[in-house]
Amino acid sequence: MSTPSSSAANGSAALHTTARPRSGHWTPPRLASAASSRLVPPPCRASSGSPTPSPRRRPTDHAAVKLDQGAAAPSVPVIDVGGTDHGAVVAAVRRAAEEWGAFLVTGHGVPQEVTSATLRAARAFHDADGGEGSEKARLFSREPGKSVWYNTNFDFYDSPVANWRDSLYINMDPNPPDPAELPENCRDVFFDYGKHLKRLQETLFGLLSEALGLNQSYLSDIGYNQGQMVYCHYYPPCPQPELAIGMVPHSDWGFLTILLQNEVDGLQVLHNEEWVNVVPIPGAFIVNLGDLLQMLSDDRFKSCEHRVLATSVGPRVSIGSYPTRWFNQDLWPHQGATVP
Ligand SMILES: O=C(O)CCC(=O)C(=O)O
Ligand SMILES: [Fe+2]
Repeated sequence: MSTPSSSAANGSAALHTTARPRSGHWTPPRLASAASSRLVPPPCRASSGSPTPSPRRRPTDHAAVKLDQGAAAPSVPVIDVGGTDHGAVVAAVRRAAEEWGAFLVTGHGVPQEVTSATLRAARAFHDADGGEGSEKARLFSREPGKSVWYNTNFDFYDSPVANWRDSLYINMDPNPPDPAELPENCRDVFFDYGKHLKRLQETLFGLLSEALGLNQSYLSDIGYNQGQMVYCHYYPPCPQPELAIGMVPHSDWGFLTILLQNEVDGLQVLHNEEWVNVVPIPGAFIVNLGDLLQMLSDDRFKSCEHRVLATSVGPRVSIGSYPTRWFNQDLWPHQGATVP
């Protein structure tokens, strides 16, 4: 059984694992380790101060990697999911899922005004002050399981290397938060974004079902497309990037994560044992397949290992959305999944 890593990459704990899933019966992870609740909040915002080295904070190999890989580096596949040749789109998804476990999506139908407004709102929330009486102070928590929460340096006291990142989490579905719980500038924008992302998720589940040789509605019919968590990460410019990391290497627990990001580099995926930059394409989404899809496909599709480097430029803003239905049920590899 895969167990949640205590050094999970993300403040939403237990959503990520560095372990590969094994085929066979799997028990859903539990939310929220209580251990984190004893921590006292450090100063708001990762950007305050610098990642001063200490015996607990050693630079590691992941911090030493450069973003500049040159033109010859392989690149993450880009798939126009609105393409008219449906068979070709399914084949491209199958290839990307098998070889990379990640791909960029264009032609997705989410309006550019929606993606821009969402990135703008997320950035404005994070750019704002975190002092007493602020939205950040109201939402700060190290206890995942709330509808909306914010944290900074979530594993500040445990991690061997500083995670140079602040994050806002919103549990959108099945129990959407009261709009008043969200930061004021994010309310309408995020509910609208969540709806668009649900539709894109549905499209991707259809393509992935077909890519597995299953009926197009298979993954949605069995309910894997339900539930939705949206998070907004903010990676401020880091004065000493060689001493920090944006997000440690990990794979995502769930079926898939759909990521929107601004124009700042930093995300890398592991491909053939090499870290490859995901070069941002304005308006495109990045799709990372997760451990459960790897397991469901009997290891045919890859759960993609990825990480985010800390950089001296920024801020980098990314917004992820993923289905959460799998928290509540036992899952096993689908015997009928046959990749043609
Ligand atoms: O910020 C990113 O691009 C990646 C975020 C991520 O991998 C995660 O939240 O699991
Ligand atoms: Fe991730």
